[in-house]
Order: sequence, then structure tokens, then C-alpha cells
Amino acid sequence: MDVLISSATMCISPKNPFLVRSARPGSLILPKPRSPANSVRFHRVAAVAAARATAIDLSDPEWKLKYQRDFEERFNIPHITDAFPDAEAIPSTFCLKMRSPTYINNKDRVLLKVINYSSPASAGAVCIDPDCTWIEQWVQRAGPRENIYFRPEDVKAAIVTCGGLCPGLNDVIRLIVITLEIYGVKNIVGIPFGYRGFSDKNLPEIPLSRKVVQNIHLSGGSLLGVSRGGPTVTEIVDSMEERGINMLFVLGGNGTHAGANAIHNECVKRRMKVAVVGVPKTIDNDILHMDKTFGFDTAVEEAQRAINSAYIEAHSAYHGIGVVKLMGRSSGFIAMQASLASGQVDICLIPEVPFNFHGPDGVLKHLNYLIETKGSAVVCVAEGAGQSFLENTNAKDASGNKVLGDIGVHIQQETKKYFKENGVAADVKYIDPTYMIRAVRANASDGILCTVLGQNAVHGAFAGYSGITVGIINNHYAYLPIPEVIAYDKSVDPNSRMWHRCLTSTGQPDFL
Ligand SMILES: Nc1ncnc2c1ncn2[C@@H]1O[C@H](COP(=O)(O)OP(=O)(O)O)[C@@H](O)[C@H]1O
Ligand SMILES: O=P(O)(O)OC[C@H]1O[C@](O)(COP(=O)(O)O)[C@@H](O)[C@@H]1O
Ligand SMILES: [Mg+2]
Repeated sequence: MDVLISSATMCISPKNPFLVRSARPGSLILPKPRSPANSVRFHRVAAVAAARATAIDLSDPEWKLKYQRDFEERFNIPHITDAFPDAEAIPSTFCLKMRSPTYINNKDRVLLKVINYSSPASAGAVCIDPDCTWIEQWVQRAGPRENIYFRPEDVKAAIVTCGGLCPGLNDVIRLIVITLEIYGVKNIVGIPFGYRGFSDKNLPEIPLSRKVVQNIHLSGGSLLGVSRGGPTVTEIVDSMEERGINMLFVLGGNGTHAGANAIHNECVKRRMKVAVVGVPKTIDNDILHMDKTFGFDTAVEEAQRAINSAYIEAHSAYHGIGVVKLMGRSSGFIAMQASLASGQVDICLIPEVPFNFHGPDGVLKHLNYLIETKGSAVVCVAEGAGQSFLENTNAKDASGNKVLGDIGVHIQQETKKYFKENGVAADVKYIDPTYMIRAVRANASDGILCTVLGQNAVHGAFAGYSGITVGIINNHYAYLPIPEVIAYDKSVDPNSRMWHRCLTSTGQPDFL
């Protein structure tokens, strides 16, 4: 569970079960937004989640039942019949050439959490109460339904890709289009350059068909283009009304999904029979509840190449130090996984784990030790790490995301200075492979994930769901209500086995 509810007087942090904070009885603890620039956005979303979650009084003998009911309500996915109770269901038009498809029953569920922790002290434990009481948490299974709520001939489907690039965008677009055609949809368009394409009159819709998308997965990027910022939700929905779009597939991260949810709500308010379905795209892997998001595997694989280059440079130089900065605004998943996978990293720094540069336990002292003992060293740092050491410019990008200082450059400069001051030779090389990684095409495992997610997005829309997103959970596929996946950024748990494995691999000490 991501939001922890207090016991009579205490509550335990969901991210760090060892951290017990006092709280008012019955109060609800929501994680603090990580980035100040995003705080308005995440406070807003968190408030939605908070409003929907019932504070649980653990002294109530019925608390478990109430908790379960609350969970079911929160993870219930909006359906077109909520606003249109008389909406007609027709037999599915999804048909395969060779055989008739098997369907998902609406009552099928996927288990969200699969470990029954016996104690909050267990590594990575996420507990609801101090006894770590086991509560089954079921979410909706994704897939084709026997009955659908849209006649294919009445559908105008649109696809939009927002935010930064991520490997696999084209794979998802491709499968959405192909699946829509299998249902019988003829009117499919791409909205160019993210949400901007809804308002910029100079950007015409891109007609899509199997023929157009057949080979797009062979290259990275997005056939449709991406952007940050753009029109207001009102303008987007006005544009959808004008264009007659009644199915919208939104590929993007937390910002895009906040937009998609707002679009869904606005459509409900205007009584438009529209399905808005998200497919989470975040190379940083910071969307809640999912095993991973598409593009992440590819990013880790590609990041290893940069780490390997940094290693070779460092290893070939006299007292060489290689610094690689990887993506991860507020979550260090790519840096952690790539460090683990490569086995060539001596120091991995992520936003979730504080560290000092200077002082007897600082990064620089350890680098000095590595140079003395090994002769070279490799540092892998996530872009959001160590921001407190950098000047805060308060600058924001077009989407309102905080523009971060370059921690890689900072490490390079500080390291050079430190070794110079100590009269020790050091050859410091810095690599920032961000845009090289983001632009590659998806690897095989991401390609498959994209295929499944794209197909399921279309099944969800035809099944009449809206305001939902699709994800892989414990190797199964599920539909989730958007507010629950973007309540805050998923981040690396410093108490998790994975982070501890990373520390084992690098051999680094605590830099505090
Ligand atoms: N809270 C929000 N409500 C509506 N739209 C948003 C919100 N936050 C971001 N957006 C829009 O979503 C798009 C992508 O957001 P961004 O943060 O750049 O990328 P990502 O979706 O990958 O997080 C942008 O066009 C931005 O204007
Ligand atoms: O230079 P840009 O396009 O703003 O992208 C930088 C950002 O893109 C990312 O790679 C992914 O961010 P999004 O999920 O918001 O697209 C971040 O790690 C990074 O901060
Ligand atoms: Mg984002």
C-alpha cells in the first residue's frame, strides 16, 4: 500500500517502514512531493488520492474490512455507464483471423502485492499496520471483454505522445493502431507534438493505419512527435469535441497522466461519451504500482554502454575517473539498475540516498582511496542526486518541471579541484548519454511489453473504461485508475534488497 494510515498515535512511513513518526489518531500520511517545482501538481494529485482514501482507525475491530472496502473503491476504474447508465453494450468486434479470441471476465482481478511481510523490519516491507497484517489488494485485470461500448464505425480514435522521448513509443502507437483496426475502427489519427497538437492550427492530424505504422517500431522516437507544456485542459477538450474524437490514447508520464485524468473528468462534466486511456511512458520508471514501465529495460541496457565507455576511459588513463550521469529526476532506478548490471561502477549516487562530497566520509575521500588502491574509478550518478549542492535557479520547463542543475559537471569539477589541491594526478572524464539513450529503439523485452500495453489500452477503451491506465503488475496486466498511479513519484527504497545489492556490487560506503 502506498499511503499508510496511522495507528492510534503512530504511523510508519510507507517508503521507510523503520521511520516511525507521530501523528494525530486517524490521520493519513501522504508522502511529501520530492521536487518543489512539482509540488503544486503533486499536492493536487495527492489531495485527490487523500480525499478518496478513508482514514483508518486501527483500534476499530472492523478496520481491516473497512480498509479493504476503501481500497476497492479507490482502485475501482471509471466506466462509461457511470455517467451513461443506459449505454448499450454490443458483442465484441475484436476478432482474430485464425481463431476466436478468449475474453477477460469483468470480475477477474490481479493481486497488487504478493509478499506477506511478517514484520515491518523485513527488507522492503510495506505494511498497513505495525503488525503487518496481510490484506489482499486486488486490481482489475486488463484484456478484451466480451461486450464493448463503442461501435467501431462510430469511433474516431486519437493517439498523443507527450513529455520526453522514451524507447518504445512507436511500438505502442503501432499496436494501438493495429488493434483498433482489428476491432474495425477506420478513423484513427495521431495528434502531432503532444498536447500542443490540440491547439496549434499549423499542426494537422496525422492519419494512421496499419500501413502507416507497420515498420515504425524499427526506429526510436515518436512518429507523432512529443512536447512539453501546451494548451489547457479546456482547450484540449474543446478541440476533441470539434474533431469528434471519442477515444483518446495518451502516452506519457506523470504529467501527461495528470492531463489525461483532467481530460477524462472534463469529458464526464460535459457529458461526452469518450474513453481516455493512458499508457505510462517514463524512462525514469517512476510510476507507482507497476513492475516497470516500457523503455526502462532498454534504457538500462543502453546506459551500460555509457558506463562501459567511462570504465574503459578511466581504466586506460593514469588515475582515471569516469563520471556518468543517467536520467532520473527524482528516482534513481536507471542509475541503480545500470550500476548493478554493468558491475563496473564503484560509486552510485541516487536522489533517494543523501551523501556528502567533502569530509572524511565523503565521495571525494572514497575516490581518493579508490585511486590509491585500484588506480581508477567509475561514478554513476542520477540527474536528480545531490541537487542541494547546486545553485537553485528556480527555473522550470514548459510543463512546470524543475530544471535541474548538472550534477555530473559538478562532480567532475569538484573531483578535479580536490585532487589538484591534494597534489594527486587525476584524469576525470564526464559522459552524459541522456539523449542517446532516450532516442534508441526498444529492445526485445520492451518491444513485447509495448505490444501488450498498446493492445490492452484499446481493449480497455472498447470495454468502456475511461480515466484509466494500463500496467504490468507481478507479470500480469492490469487497469488502474490514473490518480492512484501518479499520487507521487515511485522511488528507490533505500531499505530494499535491490539497493543493498547495488551497494554490495559497488562496494561503496555510506557517504555521511
Ligand atoms: N497537472 C497537470 N495537469 C494537466 N496537464 C499536465 C499536468 N502536468 C503536466 N501536464 C502536461 O503533460 C504534458 C507532459 O508533461 P511532462 O511533465 O513534460 O512529461 P511527463 O508526462 O513525461 O511527466 C505536458 O504537455 C504538460 O503540459
Ligand atoms: O531535456 P528534456 O526533454 O526536458 O528531458 C529531460 C528529462 O527527461 C527524462 O529523461 C524523462 O522525463 P519525462 O518522463 O518527464 O519525459 C528525465 O529523466 C529528464 O529530466
Ligand atoms: Mg514527468
